[in-house]
Amino acid sequence: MEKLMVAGGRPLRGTVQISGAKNSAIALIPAAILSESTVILDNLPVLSDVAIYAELLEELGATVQWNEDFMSIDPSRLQSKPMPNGNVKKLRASYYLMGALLGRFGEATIGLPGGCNFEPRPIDQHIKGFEALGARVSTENGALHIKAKQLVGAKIYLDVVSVGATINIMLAASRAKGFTLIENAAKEPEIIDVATLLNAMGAKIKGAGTETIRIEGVDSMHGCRHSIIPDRIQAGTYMIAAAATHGDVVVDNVIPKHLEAITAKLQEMGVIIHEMDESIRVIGRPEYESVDVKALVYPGFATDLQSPMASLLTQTRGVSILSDYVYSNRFKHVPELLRMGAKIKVEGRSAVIEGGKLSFAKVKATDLRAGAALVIAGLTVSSGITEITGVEYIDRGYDHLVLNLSNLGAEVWREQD
Ligand SMILES: CC(=O)N[C@H]1[C@@H](OP(=O)(O)OP(=O)(O)OC[C@H]2O[C@@H](n3ccc(=O)[nH]c3=O)[C@H](O)[C@@H]2O)O[C@H](CO)[C@@H](O)[C@@H]1O
Ligand SMILES: C=C(OP(=O)(O)O)C(=O)O
Repeated sequence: MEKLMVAGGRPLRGTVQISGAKNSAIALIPAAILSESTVILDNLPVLSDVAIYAELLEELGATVQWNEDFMSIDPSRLQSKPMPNGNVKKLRASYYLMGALLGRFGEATIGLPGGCNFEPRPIDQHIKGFEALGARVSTENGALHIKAKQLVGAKIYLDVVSVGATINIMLAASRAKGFTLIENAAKEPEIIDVATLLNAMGAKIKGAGTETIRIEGVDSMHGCRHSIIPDRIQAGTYMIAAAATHGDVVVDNVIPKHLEAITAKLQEMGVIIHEMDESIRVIGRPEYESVDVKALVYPGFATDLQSPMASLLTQTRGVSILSDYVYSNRFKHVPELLRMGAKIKVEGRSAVIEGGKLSFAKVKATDLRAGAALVIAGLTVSSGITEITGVEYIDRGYDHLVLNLSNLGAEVWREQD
């Protein structure tokens, strides 16, 4: 078993380059199979989710080449084979194969997704969307079988604002006959990124990034080259880590607009922030004010930064309330932070966090962002070594984490148990 070892107490200093966004990459890779010719994706993050997605496409018959610079996907020989188990269970975003295969072949059999299961994560809105487009959806041995003689555009109102359902419906509707309207759509930047790729492949999508998306279905799509947007969650995590260690870090290759919610909250705490065109400098202070944070859909404070933020809020002078309005039970990091001496009480969808010093401990990451929270907590502890297991979760979403933190002056390394 691999462990991440963190000897904290050093302020992070220097510049960190942010890679492409995980949540874009793992939607863009399946989106590529709507084309009949090669799609090239630049600025891909080096993550286990990306590697697993490449394998998934190969299992379906695509030719995939990936190096640190780009991924080339030739889906011309790809087929819609049933994929009830195996790699589909290893990541959440395997659900995008449903929309992509349905759009290209009118049929998909895909096992229910895996990924970080910090609470039940239903996909009823994805299914509602496929059915509205004319597909029949049934469950066969733990996999969804989705089939349509002809996908036909429809008006779809999402009951819940869902990133995954919005993208999955865009994928299928791009190849449907006629016009689709998605109302109450999610507005995350990753949705704009997917629509940009699909349009470059020949789709006709308007309104991505707003709550109303209009899609005119097309008969065929073609290859193109596309560069993935920077990862706002990795960027936000380094911003939080810089503040938590009272450091001075330039977070480079970002879109500052995507980071407005975290930037504003750090400023409210007393952190000094300088925004530049494609980078943000975060300068820590010796003491921080407590603040209340509400995780919401974009452009609100990202739920994926809620756990890392919990670690920073243990470093304030007062009591903060951190609430999650996207996932009401996303608090698996709390028991582990308690092992490190944090004073946190979970009440309903909120964590009440009292500032105080943390101490080193052996802790376990049970999901990706809980893992990031524990790394940040470990970085604040000035004596002893924090040992974090569950590294495989962290590898789902943080590109070159140990190298990046080491370059910023942290003492962090991996060890085999
Ligand atoms: C691969 C990917 O992009 N993952 C992100 C995506 O997950 P994902 O797309 O799975 O999350 P959603 O936006 O769909 O979920 C938002 C909320 O809607 C609920 N819901 C969702 C779909 C559905 O059919 N029914 C339903 O009730 C969920 O339980 C949750 O409470 O957005 C989340 C919210 O920003 C992020 O935490 C994840 O990092
Ligand atoms: C929850 C996350 O990812 P996924 O939806 O892929 O599990 C995340 O990135 O924090």
